[in-house]
Amino acid sequence: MEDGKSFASSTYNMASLVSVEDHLLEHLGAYAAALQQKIYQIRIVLKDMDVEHQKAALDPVAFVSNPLNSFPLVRRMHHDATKLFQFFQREPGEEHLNFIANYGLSDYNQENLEEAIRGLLRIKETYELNERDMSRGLLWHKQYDSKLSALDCFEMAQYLFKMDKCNESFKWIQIGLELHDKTPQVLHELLGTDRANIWMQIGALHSAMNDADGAAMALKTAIKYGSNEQRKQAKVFSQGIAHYHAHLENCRHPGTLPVRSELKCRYNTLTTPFLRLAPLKLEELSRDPYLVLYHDVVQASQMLHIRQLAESRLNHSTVGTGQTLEGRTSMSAGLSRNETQQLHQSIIDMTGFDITNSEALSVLNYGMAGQYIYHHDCGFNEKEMPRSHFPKGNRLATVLFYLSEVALGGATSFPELNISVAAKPGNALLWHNLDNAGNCDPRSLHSACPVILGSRWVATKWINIPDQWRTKPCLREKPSPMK
Ligand SMILES: O=C(O)CCC(=O)C(=O)O
Ligand SMILES: [Fe+2]
Repeated sequence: MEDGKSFASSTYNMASLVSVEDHLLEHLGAYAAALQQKIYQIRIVLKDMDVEHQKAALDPVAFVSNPLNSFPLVRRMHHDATKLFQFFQREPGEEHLNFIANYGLSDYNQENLEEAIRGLLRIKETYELNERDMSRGLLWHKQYDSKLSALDCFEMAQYLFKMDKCNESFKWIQIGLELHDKTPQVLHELLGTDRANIWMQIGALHSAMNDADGAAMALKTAIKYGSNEQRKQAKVFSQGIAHYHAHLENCRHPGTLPVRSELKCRYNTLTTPFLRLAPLKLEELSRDPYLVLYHDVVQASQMLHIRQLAESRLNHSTVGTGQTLEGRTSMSAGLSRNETQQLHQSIIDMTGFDITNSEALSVLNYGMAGQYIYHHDCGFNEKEMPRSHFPKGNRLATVLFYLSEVALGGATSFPELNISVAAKPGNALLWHNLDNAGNCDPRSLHSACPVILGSRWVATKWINIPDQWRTKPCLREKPSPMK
């Protein structure tokens, strides 16, 4: 840290903060007085105008037919109103705000704050103090007048959360909640420490501690306390956490498949005439949304061929907007239809869809701990479907071929369905992303779990909706905008 900017490392430096606060309070007080003065002036103007206006409102025509009324009305409208409006537009106490803005508050930055927090934690550890005693002013058997506020405790909690010390963070946040009402509500609202926000933070803590139920409860409380906007935010957050934990469960238990009586294993002999000669082994995993696993679709020699074709062309996989990110750690290559005739035919046999104009097959190879965090292959609205990313329209269905043996990990997980499919070479997974109205089905959410051991190769074929009117004619209600 630059010399003279580290406040917590000397009491001399820290004492200067008191005089800074002095100045701030003085200017803030002056600013408040200026605002109050403006409100006072506005009220006087309002009152004065209202007296005349009330007289006029009784019978406007009679009122303006007297020139001693109409002349002042015109004057008020033309002259006074313009001047007054200019006055209203002026920011009162601007000089005080400027003073605060130019005071160099940026010197008191996060680094300083964290230095002070670490200091407090050092004292706590060295002298074996506990959070509650400290917050009440009890320092090593001596009681002092000073106490920590809810805001102080939340700050400690946030820092410890950032440091992955969830248990300790939890203790501070609990104390903060107990002290919550001692700080004015307005301050909490302005500083983002209102109860709804704090409960969202508690939800994040539970989630980080792998406690999905605790997180769900905390977010329910956040929803109870929240404004409309916060309620929406907490619901989205809650769903995100639920998906994340379902995804983790699925990854930890590859091969978690539903045990439902209506789901069958059978030979598909119907989708194309060719299947009467060479039926495909089909295992139904879900009927709504449609999700099936085809067994032994690709031969070992073909898998090898596809992998070899892709090897020299691998590029970092991207997500929607074209960036790469930790959520998608794989490399991919697009293969043309000519290069993938056999797979192409299998896709038609499995799905019955017309794939002439669908996006090219893409082959993916996952790296160390490679994963593709949960996502939808389809877009929910126009905004989510830029032409650059969805050049062929929305994605009706996905076919995923497993092209290599993965020794450990790397299942495909469907968090909304509690289904986890092990990556078995030669198999192909087929699911529908759009519902019968052509809308992206939220239940089609899926992910590739991190690979523990092995080189994971898959090929993805996205089947776009525009050509499927013959095979998928039952579209109804709210058609998707891209169709
Ligand atoms: O590799 C997987 O299991 C999933 C791949 C995937 O979701 C995709 O390419 O869209
Ligand atoms: Fe996907």
